[in-house]
Amino acid sequence: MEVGDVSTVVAVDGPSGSGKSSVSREVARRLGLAFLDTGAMYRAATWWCLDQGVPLTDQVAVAQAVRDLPLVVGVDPDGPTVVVDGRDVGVAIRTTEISSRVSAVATNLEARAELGRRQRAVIEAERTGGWSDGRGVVAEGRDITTVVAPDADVRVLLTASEEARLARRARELHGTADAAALSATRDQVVRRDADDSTVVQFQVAADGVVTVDSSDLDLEQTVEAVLDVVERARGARA
Ligand SMILES: Nc1ncnc2c1ncn2[C@@H]1O[C@H](COP(=O)(O)OP(=O)(O)O)[C@@H](O)[C@H]1O
Ligand SMILES: Nc1ccn([C@H]2C[C@H](O)[C@@H](COP(=O)(O)OP(=O)(O)O)O2)c(=O)n1
Repeated sequence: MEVGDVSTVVAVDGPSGSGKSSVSREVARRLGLAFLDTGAMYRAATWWCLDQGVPLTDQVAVAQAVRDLPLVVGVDPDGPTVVVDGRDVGVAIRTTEISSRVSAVATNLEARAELGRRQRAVIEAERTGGWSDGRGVVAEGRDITTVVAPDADVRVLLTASEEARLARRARELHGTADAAALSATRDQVVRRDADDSTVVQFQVAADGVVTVDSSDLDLEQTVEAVLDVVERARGARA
């Protein structure tokens, strides 16, 4: 059998706090697949623009900065890395400042085209070789099932109620989901998704995309639900 015949590309999209990153990473780990966090690439691009003094309001300059972005992403699910111009920015891209400004890059269509090209290149490298030796990749974001890898073997839309997503993010960032923490988190979840939704559709499953609603599932149950979808798709291909 050719390597390509056993390769599996899993695409996962969904809104902020639905569990895309944690669930996709664990699914990749259990299946021995690479893990591609495409949101980290948008965050790295935003960090780079700020580092280079590129005003995020200048769409032409942002697009040029993203084309020049010296970005290397590591796809080992046990330790994914994001390196820009030789600097490990894995922590720096998770700050509230980046979270509150990343939509400026995510809504720039030329920046999307450039990052989409790079994401397709990583997926193709993992489908045929790369870190996973051709076993494949779990790629997660907002437009992976629809634009970046619409031909993925498995396509999942991971959803959760706004209430559940806000509470998860509040706990992650503030250690509690009390009223103050929920209100401090709202911009990062609700406003950002509203802004991002103007250029990419990730609230409703496209044709052929399986919806997994994690509102009433814990992390382990959500991982198992996605693994089930992968197993069913693999069974159908066999
Ligand atoms: N099904 C779930 N049940 C409870 N907590 C979850 C679940 N999925 C994710 N989480 C937690 O919610 C937070 C946000 O998850 P994350 O994977 O970053 O979401 P996303 O990538 O969709 O924004 C993390 O702290 C994660 O551990
Ligand atoms: N494929 C993708 C991935 C992320 N984005 C955008 C949407 C988000 O505002 C940023 C950051 O994505 P990320 O997945 O890290 O966001 P979360 O904090 O997990 O909600 O990038 C996108 O437009 N397309």
